[in-house]
Amino acid sequence: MPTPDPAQPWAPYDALLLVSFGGPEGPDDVVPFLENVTRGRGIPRERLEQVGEHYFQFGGRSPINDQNREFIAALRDDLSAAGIDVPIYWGNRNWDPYLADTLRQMAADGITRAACFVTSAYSSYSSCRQYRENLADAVADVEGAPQLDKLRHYFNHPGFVESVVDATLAALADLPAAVREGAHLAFVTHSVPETMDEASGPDGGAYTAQHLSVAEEVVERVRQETGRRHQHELVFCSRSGAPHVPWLEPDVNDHLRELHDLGTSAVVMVPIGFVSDHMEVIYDLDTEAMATAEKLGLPATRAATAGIDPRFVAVVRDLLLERAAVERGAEVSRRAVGSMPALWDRCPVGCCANPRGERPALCGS
Ligand SMILES: CC1=C(CCC(=O)O)c2cc3nc(cc4[nH]c(cc5[nH]c(cc1n2)c(C)c5CCC(=O)O)c(CCC(=O)O)c4C)C(CCC(=O)O)=C3C
Ligand SMILES: [Fe+2]
Repeated sequence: MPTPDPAQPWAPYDALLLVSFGGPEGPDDVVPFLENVTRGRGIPRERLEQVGEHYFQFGGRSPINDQNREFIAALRDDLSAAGIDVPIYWGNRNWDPYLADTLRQMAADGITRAACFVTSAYSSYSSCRQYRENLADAVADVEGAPQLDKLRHYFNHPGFVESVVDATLAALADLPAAVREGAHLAFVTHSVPETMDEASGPDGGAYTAQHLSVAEEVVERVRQETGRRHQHELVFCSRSGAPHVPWLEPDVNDHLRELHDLGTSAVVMVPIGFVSDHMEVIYDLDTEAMATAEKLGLPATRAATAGIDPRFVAVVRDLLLERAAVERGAEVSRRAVGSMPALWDRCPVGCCANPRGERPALCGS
């Protein structure tokens, strides 16, 4: 493996590492995968059986690993079209290819320093620090592991927001004209315990605040395009954990029932909490929430996730070159849209505290 050429715009990096959640690839994988996900979480057995059922409804295979393979292929095309010659590696939290195995391969290939792109856009323990802990565990396990830098949060990067705006416009266009004007936008994300939101970011409440800033920006851009400012709300899916523990609400299904009772003409669900159409989207939204809307007689469509939208794929290139310049001590202008500035490169001390106590985490200040 050639040593990184300091003159290259991506120096000091000699690789990119895509970090993701992982998912089962067949029926035999489902239970071991769920055991990985919930290790030490005290998730009730019946919840695991329920979630396992969701996977078996789709043949025991989550789409998430295939979506990451597609994303890597699109990213490879994007980087080579830009003349950026860095290998792309992929490691998961909960399934093969596991992070430690991938780091072992990177070390064997002589990789010295990699930029990490996590397929999770927002700040919270589950969506950020837990990945940083996974990276720390993997580095601790691997002799000669490369130095890893996590690329900044990209929920307010124009490449992500613009793909969400166009997906929302397309989903609105899919509604019958008669109900489109009054359609309500339901911005959906993964519910987390209220305490996890309160502990998110350096000052708390970052998880909901970041989602709200994306939702507001999308609503405004849709208004600029259509002349309509649609009613909207941030709602949640995939709540888990013990029933007595308060998690962020309203659940998307409860919200659909409320919209129906208010006489809302239609709803567009915009899954801003996820970057690809994985199980939380194809089951919780496309199956469960759509069935609720159907039962209510409420016209509903679902906006696509960013997936391999070229503008979203280009976010990785933009953040790689931005961070490389920062690490070389160069001045950078960081692209961000909406009410929040571009976020930090290194997570501040205490950010997104682990509810189960402090553990080693990489890529912090
Ligand atoms: C914030 C967040 C994201 C978004 C950010 C990110 O992308 O990381 C996310 C993504 C995902 N969550 C996923 C699956 C699961 N999440 C679970 C459980 C949990 N998720 C949580 C939070 C999040 N989860 C939390 C607080 C729990 C409770 C247990 C705990 O405290 O950790 C469980 C256990 C069963 C259950 O209780 O639901 C499963 C199976 C999959 C894979 C889907 C596929 O296979 O296609 C993906 C992408
Ligand atoms: Fe989850």
